[in-house]
Amino acid sequence: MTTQPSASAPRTAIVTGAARGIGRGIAERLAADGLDVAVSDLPAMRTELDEVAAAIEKTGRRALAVTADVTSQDDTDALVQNVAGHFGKVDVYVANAGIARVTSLLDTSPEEFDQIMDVNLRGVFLSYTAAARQMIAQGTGGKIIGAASIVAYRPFALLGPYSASKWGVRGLTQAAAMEWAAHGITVNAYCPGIVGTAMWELIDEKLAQAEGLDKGQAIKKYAEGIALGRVEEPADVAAFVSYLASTDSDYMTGQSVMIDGGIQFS
Ligand SMILES: NC(=O)C1=CN([C@@H]2O[C@H](COP(=O)(O)OP(=O)(O)OC[C@H]3O[C@@H](n4cnc5c(N)ncnc54)[C@H](O)[C@@H]3O)[C@@H](O)[C@H]2O)C=CC1
Ligand SMILES: CC(=O)C(C)=O
Repeated sequence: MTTQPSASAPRTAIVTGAARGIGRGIAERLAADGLDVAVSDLPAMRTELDEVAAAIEKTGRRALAVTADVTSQDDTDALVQNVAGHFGKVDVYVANAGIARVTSLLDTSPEEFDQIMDVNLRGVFLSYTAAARQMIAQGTGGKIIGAASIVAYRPFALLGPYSASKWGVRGLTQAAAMEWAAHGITVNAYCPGIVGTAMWELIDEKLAQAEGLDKGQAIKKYAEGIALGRVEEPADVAAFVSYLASTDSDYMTGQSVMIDGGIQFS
């Protein structure tokens, strides 16, 4: 006989790519919201991941650090099973892990294209489906949330393959929302703008090289297009994901929403 999770137990979340940057910000925000949080990242990020879990536990919430490569179905399935076994259920899954490559379409090899798609799109597909199978088995509904980007609406120069992967996340989010609505699962994505993380350090370096600028000048140039006048912080994204993970967003599904300080208007 399957034991159904208790409705009064704390809500639980899984966040991938949580060893640093936006993922860490989301994990810490969800813990502050009162959820028990499993943080996941690549094995190479084990030390940082353990630090995030320790920081969450200091706040009085339960935390679990699990290494997983989101491009592997064995890993994403094991992640969900491990967390469901440990916490008793999975209520929220944030498919945040992603990589960026700065490259023109003509300079992108098929292998490099596949690598970007593997992490950013296949990884989200494997994450969404692993989470949905668990939530459907639980019979509790749930919140599945993905990392898209403003470039899922309009590409940035030299981020073509990356933009295509994020357009894919928008499409997958819509399809998943349609398929799983009957199970009480909502599926939405967040579309940040220019967030000051390791990812943008890399983008700045490569764009600066391509445009003959000094390090730090490319991000400064792009930041001039932000209406609110400052680069985004992981906490800005996390505040919106907190809403998507909460019951306040129960009537919202299939949306990929820009949270970018006003780079693009919709
Ligand atoms: N930084 C930005 O300006 C923006 C970021 N995003 C998206 O937000 C998400 C988080 O971005 P950041 O925190 O800025 O990036 P980041 O590079 O600082 O962190 C990404 C994390 O994902 C992990 N990761 C990479 N490949 C993985 C894999 N195969 N399996 C598991 N984990 C893996 C990395 O180890 C890292 O800890 C990404 O999906 C990114 O595309 C979207 C829009 C803007
Ligand atoms: C990395 C990324 O998605 C942007 C918009 O900069």
